[in-house]
Amino acid sequence: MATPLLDDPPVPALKAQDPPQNGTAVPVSNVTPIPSTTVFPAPKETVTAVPVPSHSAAVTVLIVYGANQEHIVQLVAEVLGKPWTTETSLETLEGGDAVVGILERDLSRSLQTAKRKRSSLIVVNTYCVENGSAPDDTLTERCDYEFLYSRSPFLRRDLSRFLSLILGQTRPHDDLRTKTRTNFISTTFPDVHAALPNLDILSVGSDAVEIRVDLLVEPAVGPAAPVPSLKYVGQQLMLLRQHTELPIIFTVRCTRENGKFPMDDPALFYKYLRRAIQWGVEYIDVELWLPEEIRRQLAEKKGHSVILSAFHDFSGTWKWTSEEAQRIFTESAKYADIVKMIAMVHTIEENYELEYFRSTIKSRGPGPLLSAVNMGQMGQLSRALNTVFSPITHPLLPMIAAPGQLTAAEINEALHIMGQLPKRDLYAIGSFRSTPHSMFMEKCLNELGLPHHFSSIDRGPKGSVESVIMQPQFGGAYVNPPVASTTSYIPAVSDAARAIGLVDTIAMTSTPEPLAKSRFIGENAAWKGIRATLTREYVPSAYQNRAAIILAGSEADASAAIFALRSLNVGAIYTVGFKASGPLAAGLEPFTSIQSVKLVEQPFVIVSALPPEKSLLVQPLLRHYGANGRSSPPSTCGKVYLDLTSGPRKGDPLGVATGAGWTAYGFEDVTAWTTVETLRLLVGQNVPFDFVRMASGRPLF
Ligand SMILES: O=C1C[C@@](O)(C(=O)O)C[C@@H](O)[C@@H]1O
Repeated sequence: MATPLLDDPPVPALKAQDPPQNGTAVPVSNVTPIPSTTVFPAPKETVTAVPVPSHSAAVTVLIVYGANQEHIVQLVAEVLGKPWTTETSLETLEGGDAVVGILERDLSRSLQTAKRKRSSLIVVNTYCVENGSAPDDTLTERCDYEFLYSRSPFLRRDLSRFLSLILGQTRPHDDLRTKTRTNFISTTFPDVHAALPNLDILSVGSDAVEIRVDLLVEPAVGPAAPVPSLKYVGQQLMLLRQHTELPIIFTVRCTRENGKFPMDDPALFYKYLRRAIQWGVEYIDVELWLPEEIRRQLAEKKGHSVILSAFHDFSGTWKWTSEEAQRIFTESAKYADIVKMIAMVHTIEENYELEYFRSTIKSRGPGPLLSAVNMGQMGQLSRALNTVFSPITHPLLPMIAAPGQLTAAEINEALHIMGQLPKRDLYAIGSFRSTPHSMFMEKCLNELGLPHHFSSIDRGPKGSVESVIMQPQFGGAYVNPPVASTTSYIPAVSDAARAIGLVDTIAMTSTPEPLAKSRFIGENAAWKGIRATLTREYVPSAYQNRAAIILAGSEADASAAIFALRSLNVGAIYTVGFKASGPLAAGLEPFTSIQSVKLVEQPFVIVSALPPEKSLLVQPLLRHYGANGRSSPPSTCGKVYLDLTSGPRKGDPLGVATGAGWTAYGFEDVTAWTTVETLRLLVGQNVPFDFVRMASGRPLF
């Protein structure tokens, strides 16, 4: 980290009840200073680890902002659901679970005299890049993180994603590391603008997007610079992040490994990669040839970013069976969460050798994941067999990032031919024949090169679904409307589906028979769609201990929302229109009369799952609890309205909510997120939200 802003206070200014940092933050005194080495001119910094607060830790987020940019402090506070204030000096800084803004120039002045440091303080430099300028390097280096922004419709969403990551509240890698197969698309654009029109389709089948920083070409008036400036890279990254919800992999590839970054100055790599951590990038690619001091420092300061170590061998003489291969893995594993090893090969046998190498690494037991593929046409087999972060390309990219790269569809086709991905019959089971939604599903299967067959069937008379499920080719289904989780023909259900009481997806289990209790498991995708919608513009902890109101015609209509809200640790949940008795009923408080409305504190979130003909009943509540000022202190009234009513409705609850200052989301958003989850469950592939939303237009499907 940067020069410490403040030393530990002699008398803590934080509240006495502040919880410790859950063991994750490294106290400054525990960090060994990095010795200078002759190989690598160590970056001129005092070494401290980036504070890694736990989900619920009370942290003060210090927002450094530029002149006339105070609104960003308020926005951060809203997204975090915390109170905010501004200070003109660090000396007077009170601790506590709050957002504090400080003008850039006040901070600089204050730094000359400030002497204290708190580990529960996170310092975020914010900078509006609209006029093409860049933040002051020295200031950035003194902060823990930096948020670059422009006033676009994506600002709030981008901010929420950034804050969720740096505070460790969303950990995309936790999901991805357990997925059976993961891919990332290696974009090769000199300018991210060129990628934007096709980004949705480009990233179908990808779990992450790689930005090849070394391939970016900064527009230059004079002779082209050898590397794109940090200013340009920051703007490009911001642009990419605004246009994809997928995690980003930040790669600076050197000339020896098929990239463009010169290798004479390792400190330059450090500077870019360190900055990527400060920008809250999810994955950082750190090349193994870099001096150990650099790799170690990056690992120490990675915060919640994940480190992919990268090693490429282009010699054509690489041997996966050599001791060198084992040594490279061991060395890479020292500072990495994922070890990437890639070699140019000329024979098919070298793919078998790689598979053997993979098995030896697996047999070592716990350790970083291995992502290993061969380059060149002969190495393509290994690209299909690798399951961890396989680099993929797409016909719409200007060039492939490495020889022999395949598309997601080509990998799936290859797996199918090799018998690794048998054709399955997938179904939409419901009270309909063919819907635009199932046509969309078919389109996704095509785009992904999957061999499966998709059809829509009516739920029909009793017993008809069972007969479909029992067929040997049956490979999964989504069920709309959902069925009870106790349905006899679904012998195993997930914990979420059991608690919610409903199954909307029947997915194949990954455990092979006869070990698995059943070939299939009943899942609930809807609650994940609801949670993803709720956390798009607010970090998860913004919901913690806040009141919620749910309106619905029945408990079944409300249960996925209750489960999603509970996963966000909301406080009291008040119910209107139904009485709950299922597994989620405990702690729900029914609204019985108009008196209840008076008693309830300001709710942070209202969800309506009312039937269409009753949909307007939520409007008086939306008006009553409408935003009464978004300023702070003392109030932190960011409020979310989620409308789960589908079909032709009475009134305009979304319009009323927006007019009354709520952040409002409709059924279409939730359905799109739910579709993303359904596809993950059914075919194990990622189809990004933006693609689903784009393909569906409005109304959805
Ligand atoms: O490391 C890798 C893998 C890669 O080199 C490949 O072989 O596909 C492509 C690069 O963009 C990426 O950073």
